[in-house]
Amino acid sequence: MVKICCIGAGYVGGPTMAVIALKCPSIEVVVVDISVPRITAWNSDHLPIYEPGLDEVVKECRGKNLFFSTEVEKHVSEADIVFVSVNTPTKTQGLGAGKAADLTYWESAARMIAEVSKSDKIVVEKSTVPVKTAEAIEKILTHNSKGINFQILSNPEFLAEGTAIVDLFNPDRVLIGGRETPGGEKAVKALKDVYANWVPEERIICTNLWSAELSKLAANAFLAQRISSVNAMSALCEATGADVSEVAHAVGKDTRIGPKFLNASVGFGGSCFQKDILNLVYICECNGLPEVANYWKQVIKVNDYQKTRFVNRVVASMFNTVSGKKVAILGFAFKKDTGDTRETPAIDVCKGLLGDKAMLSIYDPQVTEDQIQRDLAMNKFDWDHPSHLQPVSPTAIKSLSVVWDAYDATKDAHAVCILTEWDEFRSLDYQRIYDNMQKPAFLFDGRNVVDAKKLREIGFIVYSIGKPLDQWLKDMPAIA
Ligand SMILES: NC(=O)C1=CN([C@@H]2O[C@H](COP(=O)(O)OP(=O)(O)OC[C@H]3O[C@@H](n4cnc5c(N)ncnc54)[C@H](O)[C@@H]3O)[C@@H](O)[C@H]2O)C=CC1
Ligand SMILES: O=C(O)[C@H]1O[C@H](OP(=O)(O)OP(=O)(O)OC[C@H]2O[C@@H](n3ccc(=O)[nH]c3=O)[C@H](O)[C@@H]2O)[C@H](O)[C@@H](O)[C@@H]1O
Repeated sequence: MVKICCIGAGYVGGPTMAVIALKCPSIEVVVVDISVPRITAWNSDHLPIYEPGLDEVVKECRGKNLFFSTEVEKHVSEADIVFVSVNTPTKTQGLGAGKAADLTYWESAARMIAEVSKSDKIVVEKSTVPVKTAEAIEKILTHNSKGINFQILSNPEFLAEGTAIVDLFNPDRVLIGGRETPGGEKAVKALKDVYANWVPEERIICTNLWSAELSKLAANAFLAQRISSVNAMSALCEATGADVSEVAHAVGKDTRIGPKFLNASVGFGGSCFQKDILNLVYICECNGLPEVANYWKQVIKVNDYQKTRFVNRVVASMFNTVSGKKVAILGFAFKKDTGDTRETPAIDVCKGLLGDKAMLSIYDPQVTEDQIQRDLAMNKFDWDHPSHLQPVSPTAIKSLSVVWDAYDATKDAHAVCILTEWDEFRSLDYQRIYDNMQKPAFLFDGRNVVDAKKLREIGFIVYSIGKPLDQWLKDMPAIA
């Protein structure tokens, strides 16, 4: 029986390994992590991450050919294929701080693999890493190998949160990069055979190592660039009276451009887009390509601009101050159908409003108060470290409350900000919300989920990203 061990039981390691176990009953899959609470949760009825369809997959295989364990070394030493899916945060200190990937966790995993291995292994980069990381990993493994043969493969993951299971069941492509040597090709084939259990052969792309590593960074950069492009257009739409949804629809009808991923928003979030682009920027700079670096940097700059623009719009519309005013925040997760808050635009928007002394009342169907307090207390980039290393928020921020209902959040509020596109926000009783708010009642829709026309009829002053502005908003221009 082939044995797979995955180091890192997070958003990627957990779901990908659960799907491999489901689709390959003859393979034993063990997911290991240094975080005891995470592994305990994976072994319980309350999985550590919320992902539609994940519970069913885990329940089907757990205890049969899928196991979660903290016995990292034991399972690594027994495995034929070791996936490494640990954090690759942005460095916060030293050379490349604020841009370069911090490979501390990766390096420690590689050293541990070298130390405990007694048989040949295929080591698979599942984490997103800078191009050429495999070379460094190879050096660590071969210099400590005691005669054991290690083959390094790059097999980046393209799943998106909220649709992870669907994406894994039916991926657009699986990418495997390996050395162009007989040993490397044999390893590529072994991994290809795993995926071939359910992925059509033509969707399994095999490349050299560096193409695979770089393709992952490139794919995320292209995706984020689309959002920054449409968000940049949203600012121009507001200035001119064009409607960003109409523009995106018209542009996306061109089959060369395509309709997906063109929704204007308060800004993109999530654990990877910003981190991976910063990483790409750093690699370009290191390779003497400042023009290319600056090109990609602009994607992040526009994203930051979009979040600042939103906060400024809120404050400017409300007579240039939100001091002491209750502002309801609907949605804190970085997108719907996930409880993940990593790099969510809600953090910057909430920090901006708190900076203007607003009193926030936050509701998100999947995010806990503890998480929100942690997020708002944490320094930039600190979140991407194993949770037991994360600083616990020393004192709770007093000017915010977290509630479990949108009606509670909006009661007596001066304004509502919608920051995540949860489906339930489309069908709230906005008449009831309006009746219970201070007047004038403002609604700032950072995700274009509400019917602005209907809300205006109720009496709201409505701001929707990239849509023609109310007279009120035109009279109160925001300086970005
Ligand atoms: N979240 C996502 O949707 C995607 C993430 N990725 C990439 O996958 C990698 C992992 O991301 P996530 O799963 O989101 O991170 P995560 O933070 O959810 O999970 C990483 C896990 O690795 C564990 N870990 C760290 N060092 C370890 C060690 N030495 N031994 C054992 N366990 C260790 C941590 O405790 C943590 O549970 C990152 O490189 C990320 O860029 C790629 C595609 C999608
Ligand atoms: O490497 C990763 O981590 C993953 O990053 C993204 O996945 P994810 O961040 O989970 O979610 P997306 O659906 O890409 O959304 C990212 C952010 O962009 C925002 N977004 C997305 C689409 C859009 O049209 N507009 C928009 O503002 C979302 O609300 C969210 O905040 C990519 O889509 C995945 O392919 C990739 O594997």
